Amino acid sequence: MMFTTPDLCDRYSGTHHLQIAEPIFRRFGGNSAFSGCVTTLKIFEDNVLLRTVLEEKVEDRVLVVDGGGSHRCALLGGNLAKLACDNGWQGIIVYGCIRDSLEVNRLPIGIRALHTHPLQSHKKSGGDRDTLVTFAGINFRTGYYVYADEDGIVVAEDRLV
Ligand SMILES: O=C([O-])CC(=O)C(=O)O
Repeated sequence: MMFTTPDLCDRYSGTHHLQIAEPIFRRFGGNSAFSGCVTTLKIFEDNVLLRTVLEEKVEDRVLVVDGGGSHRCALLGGNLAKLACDNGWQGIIVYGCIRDSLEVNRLPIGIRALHTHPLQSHKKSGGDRDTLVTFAGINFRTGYYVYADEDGIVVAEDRLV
């Protein structure tokens, strides 16, 4: 699928309830651009539910993880990123940190995260799936469409391209 986020902004800003993310993310993963239908997840310093969701085989989906912006551990590393690739996830946007960034950068998936952190998260299994999550100035809902490239991230209620 061919798109650029500047083109999408030029074409759709003010329509389709287009939302444009604040530029707070770093890019990881081998694919610098990705898009797909959103699945939301809200977790905090605990990634058991993240693994459960990434174990599902999907098509054309991007996982949006509200990790509360924590800079105290990593929610995702090489193993989970590999699992996501194998199961068809196009991308993962993490409002939080990841680790194993060199390994993650070799995988054919798009990742956005705030930072890297070397420590793994807790394993308690808390969190919520498919709820409204809000970060970077965007309200994300399961079923919305997200488009990310080297210039930014935009979200619409419907598929744009
Ligand atoms: O297992 C974890 O907590 C995260 C991780 O390091 C990985 O995905 O490789």
